[in-house]
Amino acid sequence: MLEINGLTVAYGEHLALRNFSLSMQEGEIVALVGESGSGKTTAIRSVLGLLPLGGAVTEGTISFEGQQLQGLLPREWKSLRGKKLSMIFQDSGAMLNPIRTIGSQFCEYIRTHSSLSKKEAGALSQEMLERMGLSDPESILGAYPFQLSGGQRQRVGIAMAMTFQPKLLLADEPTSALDVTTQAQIVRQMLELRDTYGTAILLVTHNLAVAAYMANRILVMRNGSTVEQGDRESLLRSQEPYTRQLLQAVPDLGGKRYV
Ligand SMILES: Nc1ncnc2c1ncn2[C@@H]1O[C@H](COP(=O)(O)OP(=O)(O)OP(=O)(O)O)[C@@H](O)[C@H]1O
Repeated sequence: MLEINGLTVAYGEHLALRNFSLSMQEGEIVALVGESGSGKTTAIRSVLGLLPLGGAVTEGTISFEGQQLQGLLPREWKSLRGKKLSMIFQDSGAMLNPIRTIGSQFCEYIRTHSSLSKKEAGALSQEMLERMGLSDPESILGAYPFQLSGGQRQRVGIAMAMTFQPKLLLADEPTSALDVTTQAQIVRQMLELRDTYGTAILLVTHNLAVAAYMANRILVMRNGSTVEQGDRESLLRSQEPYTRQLLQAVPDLGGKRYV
């Protein structure tokens, strides 16, 4: 479904990603882990065609459902992003407009990507918030972003990203800004959504416990290169010093240790 081959990305002279390859199947969860600056965010931003200014793919190819993503026209991106391909960030609050209610932004998002009426969009946004385990969706829809907790805002972001049942969700540190209990709940809800919709998830995280709990496969990254990859068990047995170092730094997830 997603095929990345020999991707190299540079910011000026600096190579942020070197010869990166990844192949993902439908419904699969792959985690990119590694220290700060190892190129994780650069990898998923490349898939979304949203590298920061100054960043450029210098080599390699990315294809999604058989379609080459490099060189897509803006209108082609528009029909992919938000629908088949969506993204959530560390703090969904940052992408919400602070002076508009959640409901009006959610409805606008739905109507930008579909031909649903206002009423239908309102009903769909409420349904999605319920799916994310938000107990009082009506009051969330009437609230402004600052009136919500970090965990609630993050659930809103995930609900929005999942509205059109994307084939692939790109998740950049989706739980890092949250306390451990909320992290564990959100991780479980993301897994439920994957089971319901069959969405594949490419997850970027510092947290090897989150990666081990969620992912079918983990890629360990350092200085823009993939150091090794494997499932949870094989990484636990890894003799690679950098992976062992990451394992030793693993925090708890909701009071439990998963690695
Ligand atoms: N806009 C930019 N301009 C110049 N260099 C950048 C830019 N964004 C990232 N880089 C560099 O590219 C490299 C990879 O960064 P990237 O953000 O992909 O790493 P990361 O593994 O996601 O780190 P973090 O966990 O801190 O988000 C780093 O050396 C970083 O300094």
